[in-house]
Amino acid sequence: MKTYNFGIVGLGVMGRNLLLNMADHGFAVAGLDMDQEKAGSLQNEAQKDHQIFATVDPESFVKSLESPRAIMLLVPAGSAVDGAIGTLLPLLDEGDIIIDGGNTYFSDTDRRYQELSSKGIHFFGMGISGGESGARRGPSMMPGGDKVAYERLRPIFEAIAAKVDDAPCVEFLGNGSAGNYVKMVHNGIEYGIMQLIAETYDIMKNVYHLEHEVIQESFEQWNREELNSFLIEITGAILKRKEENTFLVDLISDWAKSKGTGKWTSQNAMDLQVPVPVIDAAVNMRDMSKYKLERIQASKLLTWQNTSKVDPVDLEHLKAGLYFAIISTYAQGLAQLRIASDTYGYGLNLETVCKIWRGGCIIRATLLEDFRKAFALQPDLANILLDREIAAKLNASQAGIRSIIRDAIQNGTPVSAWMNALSYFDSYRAENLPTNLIQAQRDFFGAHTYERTDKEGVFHTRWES
Ligand SMILES: NC(=O)C1=CN([C@@H]2O[C@H](COP(=O)(O)OP(=O)(O)OC[C@H]3O[C@@H](n4cnc5c(N)ncnc54)[C@H](OP(=O)(O)O)[C@@H]3O)[C@@H](O)[C@H]2O)C=CC1
Ligand SMILES: O=C(CO)[C@H](O)[C@H](O)COP(=O)(O)O
Repeated sequence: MKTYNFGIVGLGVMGRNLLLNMADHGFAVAGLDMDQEKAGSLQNEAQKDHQIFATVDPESFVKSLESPRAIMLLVPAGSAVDGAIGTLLPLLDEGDIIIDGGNTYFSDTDRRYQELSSKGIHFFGMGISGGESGARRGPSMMPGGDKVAYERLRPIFEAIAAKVDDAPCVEFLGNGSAGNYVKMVHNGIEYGIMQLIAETYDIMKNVYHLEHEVIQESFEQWNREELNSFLIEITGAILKRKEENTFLVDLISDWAKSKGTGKWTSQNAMDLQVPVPVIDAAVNMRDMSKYKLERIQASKLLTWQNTSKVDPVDLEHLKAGLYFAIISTYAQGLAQLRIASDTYGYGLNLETVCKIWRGGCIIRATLLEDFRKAFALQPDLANILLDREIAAKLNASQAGIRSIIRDAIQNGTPVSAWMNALSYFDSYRAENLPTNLIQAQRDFFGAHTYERTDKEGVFHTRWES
């Protein structure tokens, strides 16, 4: 009987494309889905030289795999993962490997690792990014946890990963749930950059009243320059698409869904006490977008008449402002990874993280090579804003962000991600913050005590006496 090198459970967007990618690279791959149509259509899609087997029967799926078996789950995060593990477990042998390739919450991975390792099954989480086309042609993959199991499968993952300068965009990242955690923060950064780009589009359209074609061409042009990145590239392509005589983007409703990874990033950043204000703003704005009916009501009641004239925009300023804001967003996400690594004992190397994010993933960008170099030179860098070269880029581009935000505010256009990108920079570079007053207030109403700048110790004042 023919045996297969690798198994994938869940033949939806990611599973189907990753399986075909593996088959393109000469691996024999078996797929399992609960839906006969998905299994059948995959079998039909196989090219002549592909070695593919797709089924809805868990038993024949498991039996088709060479031992020790390697099975990746690409099912929705949460109960579907537990359901798939529950189906497979009675059919597996000690030494088999299960990989969760989905957007799983990191602590679920820690729990599943404990449960499965006690049964002799290797288990690790590996975030995957790149969407449908990345999975098919070369994703970025973020494995962590069981290094022995990962090493056994490394040749398969390196073969199918995106490549930058011949280096595969997959590398073992660290202990425990490191792989899922890094993917979660990747998605938080993704949320932040998407919101910044959406606000930029709004600024161009509604603050400076630029023609749609000028906006579209600007994104295309910026993608050829220092802003080069996947999200800028697809924005140029999206803005080009017409349906009959109308730009498709103008026909799309303004409320956006989300699956939770951005919110998890913000929630966990709060737990770790790491400020990630652009990511928070992006989550807030997706939430705000859902209040459509209230927003329609409020638009009539809460008004602002802009009486001052906005000067024509300098597109170089706008580009510099967006560049500044995007760097600020990466800085926040990478700072969160640094603290999470210490807190959870992941042992992350941020140079490696930046290296495997340079290709294949949704937040790939030319800038990531700058960040990689910064961490290569200073592995303990607390924040990329403290790197001299990155600081110089920000210092040089901040005039742009300040003037654009001023115009947007004057116009009444909401730009919370842009504002938070700047405010992060201004607060991070502030030697003194007004938090001394907060210390005093806490002590006033709650006798919480305070520390002083002129002497050591903990103090309390009877403020009302
Ligand atoms: N789409 C994307 O761009 C990306 C997605 N991800 C993550 O990858 C994971 C998969 O996402 P995606 O491919 O988009 O999801 P899809 O919904 O497209 O596919 C999931 C598939 O899994 C099947 N399934 C669910 N439970 C089981 C089970 N117990 N046994 C066998 N098959 C099962 C579903 O079948 P049915 O439909 O019949 O229920 C469906 O075919 C998620 O965690 C997602 O967050 C990560 C990166 C990018
Ligand atoms: O992981 C991804 C990209 O990296 C997925 O596309 C994810 O679904 C995006 O998050 P959301 O659905 O919340 O926008």
